[in-house]
Amino acid sequence: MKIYEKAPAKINLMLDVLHKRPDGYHEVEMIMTMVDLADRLELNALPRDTIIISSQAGYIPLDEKNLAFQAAKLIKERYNVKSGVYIHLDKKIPVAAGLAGGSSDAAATLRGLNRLWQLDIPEEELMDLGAELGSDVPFCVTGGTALARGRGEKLTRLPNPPQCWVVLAKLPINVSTAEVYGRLRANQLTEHPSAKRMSKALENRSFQDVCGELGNVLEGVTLQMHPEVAHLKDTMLRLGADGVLMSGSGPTVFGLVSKESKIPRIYNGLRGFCKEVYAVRLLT
Ligand SMILES: C[C@@](CO)(OP(=O)(O)O)[C@H](O)COP(=O)(O)OP(=O)(O)OC[C@H]1O[C@@H](n2ccc(N)nc2=O)[C@H](O)[C@@H]1O
Ligand SMILES: Nc1ncnc2c1ncn2[C@@H]1O[C@H](COP(=O)(O)OP(=O)(O)O)[C@@H](O)[C@H]1O
Repeated sequence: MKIYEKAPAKINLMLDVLHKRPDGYHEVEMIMTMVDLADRLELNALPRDTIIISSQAGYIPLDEKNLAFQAAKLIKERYNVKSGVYIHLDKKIPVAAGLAGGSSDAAATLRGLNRLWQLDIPEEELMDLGAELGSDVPFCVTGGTALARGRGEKLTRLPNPPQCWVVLAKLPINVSTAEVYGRLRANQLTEHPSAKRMSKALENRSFQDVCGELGNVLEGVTLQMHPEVAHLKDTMLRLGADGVLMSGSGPTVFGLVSKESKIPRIYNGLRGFCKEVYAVRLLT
């Protein structure tokens, strides 16, 4: 038997860090939503007790380090499944980009194996399993739009943003999430984006207010390490995006755009100096 799962990328509409916790993680308040840029997973049942991962992408680990492998191992052990699975990852989401590609693959693996092995695990339980794999995995299990607290695993559902275009651009820079959090001095932050105001903007379905409330305290760290990301943000705004922000720990920058007629100018303008540019819709 063979099944398919879609693993979409996320963007952070706002990301605030409250403080560093004794366990080394950071207490966050962030609002995330999904975009229509997705990896595709093909899951094939195997009669023998093994997990095999393959991908067309040459630059991700295919062993125990792959988050899809870790998700399959976790669910197999926890539910005492004796058969195996062969998972092919068709990667479309840029890697280590602040778009949660690996987390979304892990979440899609949990959802997919729940179906393939007919385990009937409730979504809440899949999210708890996801939290063992990474802070962003519980959100990727449910998708939609949500406020995330704790280290990212405590979720409150929110209305989706008004439909718009999302232009994503990633410079050829690798950013480690652990390093960005590690360099952040949470107690020295002077400005904080507001989860409350962004939630209100979403409730009011105001595209303008959503653009006005975009904010991410990790930008300060990543932009200091890579000033070219600030240049990319400025360029996207100059080309006509309505609101621009770095997603997660970066380095991907996204622009929200309400008018489709603006897209060719922004897309072509960015492609002039950035190879990885995507114009997609929100997943609403
Ligand atoms: C920054 C965000 C924003 O959505 O996304 P990305 O940029 O990775 O996409 C997330 O907080 C990333 O979530 P995720 O990538 O799942 O992080 P994890 O694997 O749990 O943790 C990686 C490392 O980041 C740090 N970390 C992560 C989450 C958190 N709330 N505080 C932290 O300090 C820890 O050092 C941890 O070892
Ligand atoms: N299925 C996967 N897809 C992408 N990266 C993966 C996967 N499994 C493990 N990784 C590793 O996870 C790290 C973070 O990747 P990713 O989830 O794409 O980034 P981010 O946390 O910035 O959103 C990379 O260094 C990559 O090698």
